[in-house]
This record gives sequence, structure tokens and C-alpha cells, in this order.
Amino acid sequence: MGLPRFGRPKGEGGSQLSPNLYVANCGPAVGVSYEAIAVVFGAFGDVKGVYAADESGSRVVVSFVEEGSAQAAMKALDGRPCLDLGGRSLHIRYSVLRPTPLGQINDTVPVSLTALELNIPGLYLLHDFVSCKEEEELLAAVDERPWKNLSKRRVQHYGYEFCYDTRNVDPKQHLGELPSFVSPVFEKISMFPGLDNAANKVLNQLTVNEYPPGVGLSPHIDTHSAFEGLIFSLSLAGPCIMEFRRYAEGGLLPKASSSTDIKIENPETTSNFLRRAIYLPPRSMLLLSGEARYAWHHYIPHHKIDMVKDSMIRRSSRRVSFTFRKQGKDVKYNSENTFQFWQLQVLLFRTSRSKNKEDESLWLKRLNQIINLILKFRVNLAVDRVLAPHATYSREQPAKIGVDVRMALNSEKIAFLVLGYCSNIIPQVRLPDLSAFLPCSWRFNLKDLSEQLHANVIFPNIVILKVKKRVGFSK
Ligand SMILES: O=C(O)CCC(=O)C(=O)O
Ligand SMILES: [Fe+2]
Repeated sequence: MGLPRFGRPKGEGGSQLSPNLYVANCGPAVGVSYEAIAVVFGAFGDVKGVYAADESGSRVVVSFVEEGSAQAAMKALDGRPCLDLGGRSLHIRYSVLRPTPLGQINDTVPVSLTALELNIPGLYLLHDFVSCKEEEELLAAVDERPWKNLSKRRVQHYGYEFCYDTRNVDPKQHLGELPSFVSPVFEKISMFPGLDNAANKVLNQLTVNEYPPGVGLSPHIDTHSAFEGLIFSLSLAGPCIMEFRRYAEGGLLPKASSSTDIKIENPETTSNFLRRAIYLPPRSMLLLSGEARYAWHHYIPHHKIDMVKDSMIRRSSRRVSFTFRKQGKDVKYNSENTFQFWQLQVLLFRTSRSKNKEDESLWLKRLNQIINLILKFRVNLAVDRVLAPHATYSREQPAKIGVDVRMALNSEKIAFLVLGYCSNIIPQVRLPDLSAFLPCSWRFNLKDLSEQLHANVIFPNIVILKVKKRVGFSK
């Protein structure tokens, strides 16, 4: 699902009626926010969305539900200074839907060119972070070294080897300092706006990825316990689109705050998520921190051609990325640290399908281990323990509460759920909301382990439910 593409008005005047208005002299580049535009135009009828008309940042398309509203707005606002929009004179024409350009991928999302436009807290993008010469030198340096072949791309690891099975690094296997050819990049990282100068010193793991044209990367959040804090990714050689997803948490999504948001609703899985995309040109540096690093999945769609604004960008050459991270011990919870940005974690424990008593006791043992980790504040480690590699779904498929609970309950005797919320992200979700996900034919109680937890209230936002199948329940 993508947004409709709007064309510039054709010919003189753009007089063909339409519910979409092409508004010039208006947009973030001239200090007018999309929200302010939506409010002003909203006075004339329901506004479906305000979109960037092009990359200028000073031309937008306001899309109304009804043509009559567009007409009224045009009549009232065209050619006049608008006090609510900084006194700017707006130039308005009707905009028409443009047919999908040839070769466009159906499943697209508007692609932002800047972090500001993308509007994900904690995400920064600096263009031309390294020069063409530095780019050449970095590429030459890695090309002189051995690549490791994965199924579709090649990688090199420095500092610590990244293991793709566990999605983790072995902290005991230190491969040595990062190579000297990345020193110029480190120097620049230390000048990253707003960054503590010490930050570059602690980056001790580098993964170099080489993607052939058209090859992408599946959605993931970099393993919590493996890497602490900031993630820097330098793009070299070819461009790509990086997309981001923020999944519905307990059925709630953060308020869509940008016109680039797409809320995907998939009735089959009842999952929904916000989706945004940014263009990463060669030599740009992306920084993921805070919410961008912990709450949003990132991935690179497998496209040979990307639509960026109105241009078709062919991924004609390989893309090589240098991703710098800090291998870290598990983060301990305190009110200041990254746990604040912890995404909703749904940890689902299941007895095995074999209904084997031993399996069941194994799962109970694991559950207890994990509860102990939680009680010791080792939250990220607890999350990793469950989500990889034991869980039946991978980290790429974050838990969908409703579906997973039902799936577990249909096939298993017992399921345990540990539900954790980061209170400052989704303070609204409480137990009553959770119970809504359970079929009414199931009873669940909060006794046993949850009582134990409640007696040790550390995170008022972590709840353990023991979900029991009712005796005699038939499917
Ligand atoms: O290629 C990139 O820029 C991203 C790589 C990445 O997300 C990762 O290695 O975890
Ligand atoms: Fe990543």
C-alpha cells in the first residue's frame, strides 16, 4: 500500500476540479509545518493528508476527502496572505492523480530525503559524511581483505564477530582493535552534532556489508544485549532506501505524527505498524539512537529500482555499508538508560507441541530463569533469551499479541506470557487491554508467578500472565 502520487497541475491554472490541492510557497522549508497546514485547510473540510509535492520542501499537496472542500479552500486561500501560515501568500492549483510510473514497485511508501522529514526520534542522517576520495580508500581497504559469503551478500567483521544464528556477538572473542583505515570515519563521528566526544572511543565492533544490486536486508532491531547505545551506518558505493517499522503495541500505535506515516492494517494477522522510508545516498552517515534504535525495526527492501520523490533511482552498483556499534554488556535498568526506549516486549513461552512432560518442565525452568533475569534488571538479556533463538518466531516477526496468544492456546496446553511495557512509550496499556486479546473461553489468572512478581514490583509495567486452557475446551 502506498500513497497516491500527485502530479503538478497541468497547463495554465490547474483548473480541473479535484479534491487535491497543489499549494506552492508553503511547507517545512519555509517554516510552515504539515500540521499547521492541515489545521488551516482543515477549516474547509476533512483533510486526508498533507504531502510533500516535491523535494523542495516549499510545495505541498493537500488532499481533501471531498472536492467541495478543496474548492472552498482554493477560493478562500489562493493568492492571499495567510496569517495562520506566517503571513505567506499561497499559490494554489488543483492537483491531479498521476498514473503510477512504469516500473514502480507497488508496495511503496513515500521516501524522505532528510531525517527531519522522516521524523523518527533518535534518527539522524548526515549527507556527504566522507569525501569521494575517502570513500574510494575505504572501499579499496575492504576489497583487499577477505569477504565472508552469506546467502545473498558478503560481510566482514571487525572487533567482534557477529554470529547470524544467535544474532549476537561472543564478548569473549575479541578480534582486536578496529582497523586503522576507519580512523578518518571515527574522527568525523566525534564531530557528529550533539554527540558526546567520547562516543567514538567506545565503538568497537564494525560490520561491513556488501549488497549486490537489488539485495536488501530483512526487518530487525539490532540485538539489545549485544550492542549498547548508538549505531552508526555509513553508506558507500551505491544508494538504497532504508525503511522503518514501528509495530502496534498492545494494539496501540503511537500517534501518526507525520505525513509520511503509513499505518498498515493487515486484517489477516491483525498486525499494524507505522512505516517510513528514507533515502541513503552514498557517503551518507545514518545514526540510530534512542527510539529509532530500540523501538523501530529497520530494513532494506529488496528493490532494483526505488522511487524517491518523483525520480526513479536504479540500484545499479553494489552498496557497501560500514556499521559501527558498541559491543556491550547487558544494559542494566535505571531511569536514565536505554531501557526507557524499550519497545513493547511480548515474551511468549510455550510448552512444546509434543506435550511431553519433560519439555514442559524445561519451559518452566526457562521461564523461571527469565523471571530471575528480569528481577535482576537484566531486561535486555531476558528479552534476547526468549526472542532468539528459542522462540517460534524470530526477531524479524515481532510478537503479535492476539495472534500469538490464540496460536499458542490452540495448540498447547499452557502458555505463559510475560508482557513488558515501557511506560513512557505506551503508558495507556494496562491489564484490561491485554485481557481483550484472550478469547473469552479461556480463563487466565495472575496468581502464581505474577503474584511473586507483584510482591517485587520493580517495573510496574511488567506483567506475567499464566494462561491456562480450560478443561474440556473444544476447538
Ligand atoms: O547496511 C546497513 O546500512 C544496515 C546494516 C544493519 O542494519 C545491520 O548490520 O544490522
Ligand atoms: Fe541493523
